[in-house]
Amino acid sequence: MTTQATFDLIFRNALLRSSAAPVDIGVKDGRIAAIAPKLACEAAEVDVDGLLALPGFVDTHIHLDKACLLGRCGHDHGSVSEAIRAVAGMKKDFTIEDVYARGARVLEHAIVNGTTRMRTHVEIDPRIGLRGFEAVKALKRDYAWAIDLELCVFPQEGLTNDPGAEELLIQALREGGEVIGGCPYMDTDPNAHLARIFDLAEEFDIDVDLHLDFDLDPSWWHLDEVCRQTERRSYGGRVAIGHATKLSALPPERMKAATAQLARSGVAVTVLPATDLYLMGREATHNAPRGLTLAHKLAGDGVLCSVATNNVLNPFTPFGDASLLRMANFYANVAHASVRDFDTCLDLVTGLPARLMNLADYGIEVGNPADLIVLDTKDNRFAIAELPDVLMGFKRGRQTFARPRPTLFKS
Ligand SMILES: Nc1ccnc(=O)[nH]1
Repeated sequence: MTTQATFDLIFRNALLRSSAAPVDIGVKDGRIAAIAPKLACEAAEVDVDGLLALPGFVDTHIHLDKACLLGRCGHDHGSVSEAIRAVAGMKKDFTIEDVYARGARVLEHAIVNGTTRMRTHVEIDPRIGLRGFEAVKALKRDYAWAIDLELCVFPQEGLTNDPGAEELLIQALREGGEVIGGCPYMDTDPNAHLARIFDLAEEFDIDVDLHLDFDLDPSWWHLDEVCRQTERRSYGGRVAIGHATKLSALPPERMKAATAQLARSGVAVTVLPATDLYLMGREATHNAPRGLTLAHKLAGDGVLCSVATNNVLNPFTPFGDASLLRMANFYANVAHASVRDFDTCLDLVTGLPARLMNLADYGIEVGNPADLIVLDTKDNRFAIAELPDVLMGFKRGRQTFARPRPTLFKS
């Protein structure tokens, strides 16, 4: 008589963020079946050797469709409108194959840098039609072995001012769009833009993730309208705003009020440090303002926040390898995070974005998918500071990559 093995795989001696000592993690049918010291098992084993295991990074905001454009466009962009114009001029020539190849390059970077869940924002408008969307749908299917990709479709060039955009957006929502985005500051009628996006969100019963603003003038903004729509439609917990750079320019009293407003209405904030720092404040001759909203402070005051990638190697951000650990380190540096904030900075690319995306099954917990990455550190407090290599990754218990530890040739 054969007895059924309790586990298919055991991770031996994995250090968790919350654990004082390494533990074993038993996997059965792609899910975590047990977490305990010294699990007995006759199945395959992976020796984690006391290194830090995380459930993978969660990227809430990345543009796969317009990534990797350096070399095709001019290289002297300075503002967000110049970057938008540069890409708008190119995208009529994007083919499905081209978007797929550029997106695949970024996805593969993201996978080997430890991202296991990702929301990509996909431009839908008459210039690109649904070609970008078709390409990312294919990427979602072809890379499902390593990463769960969620598709947020949005009208980058505006909605009420861009004839044909709404019909295409609706078609994308019928054909696999999972979240709806928006860009009110690109519209001649930002409030009508927001109202329409929220109408469609309700109609399709999906979450909203907006590009909110991109300047440092707090004398006008769309934040009040976003919160108002969210509350009116009981959409708290289902709405996120990206960039939100105006928040960085608020004096303390107004910031306090805005923080309370965001927390009360259940609107989450995604900060995109690479793009915000690259495009903001360029017109200044000295003492340049940076336009970076402080996500760790907002998170401490009860606003759901994430830090994400946004753009990679394009006119919005001519840098990037889609590493969220590096992004969190970068954020912590420029946002004046103190050592006591480092834990929150790691939360900003793991558990908090998982909540923002309403992922019910994220985390190294019994019952969840065995999504796990191993970082080359035995210290579960300072991964952000130390920037360890991500040595291996697993998706639903299956290994997705391995990276060798460096060898030193000491003399
Ligand atoms: N509207 C935008 C602002 C910043 N980055 C983008 O990709 N799009």
